[in-house]
Amino acid sequence: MSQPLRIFLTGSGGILGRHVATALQAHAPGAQVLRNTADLTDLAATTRVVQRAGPLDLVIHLAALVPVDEVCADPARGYAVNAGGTINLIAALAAAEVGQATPARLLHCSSGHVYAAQDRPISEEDPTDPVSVYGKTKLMGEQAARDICAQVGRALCVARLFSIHDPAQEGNYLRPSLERRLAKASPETEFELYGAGSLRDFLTAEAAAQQLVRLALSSFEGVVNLGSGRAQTVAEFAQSFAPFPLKIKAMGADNNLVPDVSLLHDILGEAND
Ligand SMILES: C[C@H]1O[C@H](OP(=O)(O)OP(=O)(O)OC[C@H]2O[C@@H](n3cnc4c(=O)[nH]c(N)nc43)[C@H](O)[C@@H]2O)[C@@H](O)[C@@H](O)C1=O
Repeated sequence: MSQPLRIFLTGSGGILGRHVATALQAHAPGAQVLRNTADLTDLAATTRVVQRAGPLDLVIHLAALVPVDEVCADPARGYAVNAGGTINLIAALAAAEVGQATPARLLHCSSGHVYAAQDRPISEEDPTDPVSVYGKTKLMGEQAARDICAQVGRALCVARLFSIHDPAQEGNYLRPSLERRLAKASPETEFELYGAGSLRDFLTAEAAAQQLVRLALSSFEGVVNLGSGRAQTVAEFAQSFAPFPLKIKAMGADNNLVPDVSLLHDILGEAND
């Protein structure tokens, strides 16, 4: 009888992490899921936790400093967690795997914010030129992961998530910010909205977690975009949560970040529309 799959999960306490843990139960029944408890910016602590986890088949790395605003407000911490934490995790894995025949596969969760904004769906070959400091920290994490994994022949899949939302999100994420403002808005008053015309691909965290887990359990190596394949403006997204037609007043500049998801569909065996 084959051994159960041993999966190490970082960021399991976050919104995406909770959905990923649930999706793993459905897609990898019988797998042993070991949750990271270390602060990834602390290499010694991370190494201890990874050593204690024992031999691993798959690592799903979600832990990151989010949302965009928080990283822009504290770039040092953003780089420490999103780039440094990724480097520490892979270094800890390498230290724990001494004598192990095959290094664990790594699913590294990145972001559509690593790309330059485009007025058409963005494919994995399109240039990276982050639209935010947050995107820069995620790009640095990806680049480090690629080089460090290549050195030991670790299978690496980089999943670039675009715009995820969830009813449990709090703080400065777009959805809770809109919900707070909409609770006080009235049909007569203008609703000021930054980036109202910006196109995004809005995916629920639950749907994103399903895609992530199916990708993690596949053998695909390289970079792949995640998304629904449907573009919506920030204004349309705001309207979808409003109980009345909004008088939206567009503020600031727009940028479009919409993924081409044909590679994802090919990997998951889904039809491209
Ligand atoms: C996967 C990906 O998911 C997220 O990326 P995103 O959806 O691009 O999120 P964003 O925060 O850049 O905003 C989207 C748009 O909405 C406009 N906007 C208006 N009013 C508010 C507002 O009140 N809050 C926010 N956050 N945005 C607002 C804002 O100007 C922009 O045009 C991140 O969690 C990121 O961590 C990540 O990796």
